[in-house]
Amino acid sequence: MNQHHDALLRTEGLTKQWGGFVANSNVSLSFPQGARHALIGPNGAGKTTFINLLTGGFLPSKGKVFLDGADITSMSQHERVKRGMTRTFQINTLFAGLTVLESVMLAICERKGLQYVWHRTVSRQREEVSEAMSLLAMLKLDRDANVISRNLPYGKQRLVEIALALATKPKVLLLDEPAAGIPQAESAELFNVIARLPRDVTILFIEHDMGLVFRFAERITVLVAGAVLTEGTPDEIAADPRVKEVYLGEAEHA
Ligand SMILES: Nc1ncnc2c1ncn2[C@@H]1O[C@H](COP(=O)(O)OP(=O)(O)OP(=O)(O)O)[C@@H](O)[C@H]1O
Repeated sequence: MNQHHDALLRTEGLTKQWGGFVANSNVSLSFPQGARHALIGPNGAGKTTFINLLTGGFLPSKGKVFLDGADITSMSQHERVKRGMTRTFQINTLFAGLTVLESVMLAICERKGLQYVWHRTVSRQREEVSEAMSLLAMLKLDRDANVISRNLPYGKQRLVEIALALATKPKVLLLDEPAAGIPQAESAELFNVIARLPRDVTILFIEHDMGLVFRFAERITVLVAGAVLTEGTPDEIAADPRVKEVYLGEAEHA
């Protein structure tokens, strides 16, 4: 049987065009449960467009998206989150001024359809506080629980964003350049934490730092001009002359 039937997340001929410009062209990919999958490609290749088609940020011009067997192509972003597909949120816009724990509590209460009552947190919402604290421990943020998120170093702010995404209990976590804009030392630590996330969370990520991609990804898809150039293990991708050519071409332009 076809491996596609085992996929947790799968796209079929996904295409997005604006006028005559094709940003994603017939992209058919599948991601099994537990995948650690990187999407790479030169600037403008269509990586972020693809993530937006998965989350419902954009509707495709053609093609379909399946999550856990269900056709989610035209579902709302909110419905997709409820069904288990989440991307990271930006804390600086969403939860400015809140502590790490308060932010995660809000996200957990939102998932459970509960109202978050600030001054009664500990007595009334023991279960949620305990869920929040174990999430923070998993991300090594437990010591920062009472710090205002925006006062944390950038690497840790990214971890808070991941904590907020994980609070929705996703099956699939989408990370769009998690290490962008943070110092190298912090990005290595960020990926060390991501690498220890449990396998019941499937991870698809976009990352420009090839060192991080090759250290962390177990499969890599290369997009060029909106289409899939190739997909394989890190060794296969590293040895593929077409991939080298794409990146060398880009370097020459720059
Ligand atoms: N809303 C839009 N309307 C028109 N064109 C768009 C829109 N969004 C993206 N594009 C175009 O689609 C192309 C692909 O963009 P996308 O952001 O998906 O690429 P990317 O691979 O994520 O690039 P980068 O690595 O630079 O982030 C770009 O040329 C971009 O200008």
